Amino acid sequence: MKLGFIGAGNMAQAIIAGLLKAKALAPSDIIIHGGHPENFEPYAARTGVTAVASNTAVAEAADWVVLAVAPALGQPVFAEVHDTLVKRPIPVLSLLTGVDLKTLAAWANTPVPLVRVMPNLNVALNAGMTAYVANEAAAQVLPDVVALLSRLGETIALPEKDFSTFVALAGSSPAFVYMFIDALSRAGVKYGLTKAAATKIAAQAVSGSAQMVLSSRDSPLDLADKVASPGGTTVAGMLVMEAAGFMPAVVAGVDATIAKDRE
Ligand SMILES: NC(=O)C1=CN([C@@H]2O[C@H](COP(=O)(O)OP(=O)(O)OC[C@H]3O[C@@H](n4cnc5c(N)ncnc54)[C@H](O)[C@@H]3O)[C@@H](O)[C@H]2O)C=CC1
Ligand SMILES: O=C(O)[C@@H]1CCC=N1
Repeated sequence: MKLGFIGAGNMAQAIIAGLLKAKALAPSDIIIHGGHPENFEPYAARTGVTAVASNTAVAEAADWVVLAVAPALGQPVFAEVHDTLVKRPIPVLSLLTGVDLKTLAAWANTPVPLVRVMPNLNVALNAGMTAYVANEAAAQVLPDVVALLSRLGETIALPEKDFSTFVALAGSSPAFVYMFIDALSRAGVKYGLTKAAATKIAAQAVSGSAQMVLSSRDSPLDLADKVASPGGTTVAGMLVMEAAGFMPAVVAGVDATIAKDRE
């Protein structure tokens, strides 16, 4: 199976890292092209994947192609590979935020299996959260696509109407969590820890807390109640965080993320 990537930036590289780590594909199964040869050619040399000279060359050599460019480049890229897709209508897996299947089909301008895929950066560690939805033409290939995506972490089939929400809760949220970890560790620095020690402490606490939520029947706030001893340190901190607008700030950030995705 040859998997082609049009666009070789952060998300393409995260997916490739996860697939190689899981041994789902070998480097020789992966073909890439990006906008900046000075970036993707050394990357290919480093990882053993195959760099080719054009998007058309990716579409010609691949069995499936992952569209991993900025959303604004989707239409011109489809125009570029149009003739190749007419000759060989291979499945296209689109990572583009805010671009629905109907728009992708219009841009493709030829019948082609389309899967809208929304991963997050954690696919690089096989700990991703990936949503997908497919058009009718992709019905046959979809189980194989989902099997491959499952090698990158958890997957969920979602209707298109929920994709913007998913982008906020999973696609973009690693950045929000990194902000929280940085805020926590910066507070540790305020009290004399080195940044390196504070970051490790904060990140491990967040990682363990997420694992606890995933493995417990308790809700996150039930778990918080188990942490907050009566008259103790935790409840003192929680109340001040809430008074400073913690939950409204997170929800307002999600609102803004969804609004941007729907622009
Ligand atoms: N970074 C993330 O965490 C996530 C990104 N996405 C989506 O994935 C897509 C890619 O995002 P990133 O990798 O973060 O962006 P990026 O900016 O890191 O990568 C974009 C890639 O496209 C390449 N490119 C530019 N012009 C091109 C052209 N004409 N032909 C082929 N390649 C071209 C660039 O050289 C670069 O390799 C976007 O649509 C984004 O919405 C989706 C979920 C999460
Ligand atoms: O920031 C972005 O637009 C992309 C989509 C989700 C994560 N990164």
